[in-house]
Amino acid sequence: MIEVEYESPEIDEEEAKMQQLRSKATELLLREEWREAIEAYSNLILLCQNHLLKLHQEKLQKSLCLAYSNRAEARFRLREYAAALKDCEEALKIESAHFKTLLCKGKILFNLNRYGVALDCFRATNLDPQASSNSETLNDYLDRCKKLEFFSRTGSFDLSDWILNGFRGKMPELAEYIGGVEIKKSEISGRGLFATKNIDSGTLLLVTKAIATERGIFSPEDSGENAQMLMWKNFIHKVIESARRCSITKNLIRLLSTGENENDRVVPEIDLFRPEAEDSCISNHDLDVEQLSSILDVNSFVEGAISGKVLGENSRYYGVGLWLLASFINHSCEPNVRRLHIGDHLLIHASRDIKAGEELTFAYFDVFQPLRNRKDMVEIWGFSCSCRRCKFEEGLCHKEEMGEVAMVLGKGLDMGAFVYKLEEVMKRWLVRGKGKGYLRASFWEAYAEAVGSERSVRRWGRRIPPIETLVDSVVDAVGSDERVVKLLMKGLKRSGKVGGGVMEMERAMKLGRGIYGKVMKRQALRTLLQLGTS
Ligand SMILES: C[S@@+](CC[C@H](N)C(=O)[O-])C[C@H]1O[C@@H](n2cnc3c(N)ncnc32)[C@H](O)[C@@H]1O
Repeated sequence: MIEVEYESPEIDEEEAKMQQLRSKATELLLREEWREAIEAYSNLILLCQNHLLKLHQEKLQKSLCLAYSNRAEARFRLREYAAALKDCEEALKIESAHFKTLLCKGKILFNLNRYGVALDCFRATNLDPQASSNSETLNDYLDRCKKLEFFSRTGSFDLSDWILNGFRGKMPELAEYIGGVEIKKSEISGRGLFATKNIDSGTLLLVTKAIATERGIFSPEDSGENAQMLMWKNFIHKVIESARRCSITKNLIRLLSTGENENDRVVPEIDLFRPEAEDSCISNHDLDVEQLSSILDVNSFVEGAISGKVLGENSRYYGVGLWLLASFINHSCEPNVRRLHIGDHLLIHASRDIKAGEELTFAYFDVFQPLRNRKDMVEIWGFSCSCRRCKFEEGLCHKEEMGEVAMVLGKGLDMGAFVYKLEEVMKRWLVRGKGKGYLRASFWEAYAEAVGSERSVRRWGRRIPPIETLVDSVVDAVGSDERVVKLLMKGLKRSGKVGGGVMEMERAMKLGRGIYGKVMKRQALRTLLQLGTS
């Protein structure tokens, strides 16, 4: 909404100059030429300030207030939020209840995810008589703001209806949320994210909005290096733009690891990452592109995770993004959290029960593979993994029998034979508890084929583990996964229990919560399970 002033009949030369500038600025604003409008309003503000001590003081004050307010609007449109907020403050110093400025300030704060203070602005705006002519916009902002303020305080929201609607219609509007987590020094490497209390599987821990994302749908022809390079270049450019627009973002990006000397890095307070945090103003220098590339190399995540695809994405879809707080989560081959991508938001939830003080870890890559393949993957990431699972498996890999087991697998014959051999070897080595789950997850494909095939089950009988035993041990060791649920559902179908066996269905739903988080309506979780396993 643009407020226009009318000329007085007796204008002197200086006022005429101001009037001319004012008309030009208004016109530029109406034409949505934001940069030019900002320049014109900057000149007008200077002129107003120079003449403020002369005649028509009140009128000049009003002009100045309006010029600040309109410049704020133009800056808001260019997403230069910090500068726009400063302009709002200047305008409100002159007229504390200026309708247009309060509305603009509310919109800026809303876009900065500062819902509580944005709500105060919208409520104050609502008291103004002008509000009635803008009631639709204002009510829309008020409603969204109330909803998102509640989300960001409680982390309580539900995707059920969107899922049940086949992911059609408007994507659910999400707010940033920080649950019971803190940043601390990690024994894995550098800093990590830790649970501050006991957490149940499926509990939402974090919702964070991307600083920038770059997305594309690759056709088979253009999925080569060039397309990826171009995406990466665009992505870096977008991050630089976000950092340029907001010094808080820039300073937070600087806190992220470059992969070098991680153990010497400061451990930032988690409160710095809350939307309402003030700029700690570590440095005003621009981000060095080389440093930024290293930061993005280490911290950006690809969205093409299975979960991302399930939630309404195209299978050839590829997206990369930077999510600040999630960048403090280290990798483990026995992870305890999972991520979901919804729009620009990244949702992190517990994939199993977590104890207070435990470090949160997720899998940077598929961990349902043998140690050798995982080692290749961490090498690409530039570190070596020393999680309990890797150490355990490293301790076994020099054993002679392990070579024999691998040979059976290498022959690619009957997976039942391989599973039988490995189970026998584990018995001989007295491998128990999580150890069994680690190895079974490492050779998941072979296990899934053996216990999932009726022929194989008939042939090998009790010499290979039943589906439920396999599923429980793998989930206990490395957490839930779509493939595990798929196998479980296959087993349920085979035994005619789908929809019937309450205990079995409960087990599948629990695994589903570990994969997708707590979806309120059971039918919605069922839909996700069906989609994820089809
Ligand atoms: C996204 S950051 C994780 C947070 C990081 N530790 C920090 O202090 O900022 C990724 C980097 O953390 C380190 N890292 C993550 N998981 C690791 C692991 N399992 N073992 C060793 N280093 C790991 C690696 O240096 C990796 O490049």
